Amino acid sequence: MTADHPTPDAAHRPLAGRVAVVTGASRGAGRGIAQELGAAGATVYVTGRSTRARPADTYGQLLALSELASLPGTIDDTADEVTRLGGRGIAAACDHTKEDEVAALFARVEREQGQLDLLVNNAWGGHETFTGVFEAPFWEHPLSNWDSMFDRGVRNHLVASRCAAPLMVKRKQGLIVTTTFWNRDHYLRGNLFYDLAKASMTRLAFGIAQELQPHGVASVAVSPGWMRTEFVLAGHKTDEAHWQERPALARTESPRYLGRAVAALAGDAQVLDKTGQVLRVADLARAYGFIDIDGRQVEAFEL
Ligand SMILES: NC(=O)c1ccc[n+]([C@@H]2O[C@H](COP(=O)([O-])OP(=O)(O)OC[C@H]3O[C@@H](n4cnc5c(N)ncnc54)[C@H](O)[C@@H]3O)[C@@H](O)[C@H]2O)c1
Repeated sequence: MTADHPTPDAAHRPLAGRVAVVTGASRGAGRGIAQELGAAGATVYVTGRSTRARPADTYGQLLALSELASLPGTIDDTADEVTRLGGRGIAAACDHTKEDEVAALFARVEREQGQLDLLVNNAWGGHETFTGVFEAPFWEHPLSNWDSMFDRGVRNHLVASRCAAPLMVKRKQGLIVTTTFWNRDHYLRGNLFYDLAKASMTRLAFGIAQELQPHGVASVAVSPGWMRTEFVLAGHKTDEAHWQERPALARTESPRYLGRAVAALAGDAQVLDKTGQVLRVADLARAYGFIDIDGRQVEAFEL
């Protein structure tokens, strides 16, 4: 165990026997979520395109920006961490834009486990066309940003949910979590495409909830604050060991804070009461009583 504050419930592994799929988990939010599900004892299918045999997903135009070109992380690395932390990590290569690969992934889960308790919709291609400019009037953002956020963001989640839903409906239980960003319906000025993509994800989680509720399956959107992902840290030319030297990162939280929120929801027998809602990690931290890995209970990221 590192000096990190441990997951509060790690001692009794509340998610032992549960099966989860976390999409886009080679790094970023997905990695943090997979780690915390592992610490809670779950079996976690860690999906993404980067494997040790084919490392480092390309970040599209970011390849031109040398600092961000080669971010660390593969699905094999994350799966190993899941197992080290107390769960069972299974690396499953999958490009979530490809329907046949997604269908094969869920067929594999059913064949190997006979159940699926949790899908975390998280694979996000939105950073892959990032040009270094996040805030600009909508007429100046290139349409390639729209494509990466919708075709490799929102659509990913719909495709995965279509495959996961029948497995959950069959057993009349399960939870679909969609990661998003939400700030009390405030408009995210400066990036209309991002604002629309996040609103679409939040609405997707809501619509899925309406259709799955009669079958005993829950769906929620979960919003972290600003996370110290590998992408964010590289953009500030620092790493997790040194981020406190960067005042600009003072309001950030670790991706594992979000992971603790997802693990708490997955372990909540009354989670159906929350179906259809968009939930902020900071609010869930207070409600469930968890903290971030540095011991803080980070406040919600208000714009
Ligand atoms: N980073 C933040 O501070 C922050 C804050 C609030 C919300 N969010 C949201 O969290 C979600 C995840 O973002 P992130 O910051 O972890 O992004 P990230 O770019 O760090 O990670 C995204 C992951 O998805 C994978 N991925 C992308 N396209 C894929 C595909 N087609 N198939 C399989 N895997 C694919 C990437 O390889 C990577 O592992 C997004 O919806 C983002 O908007 C992020």
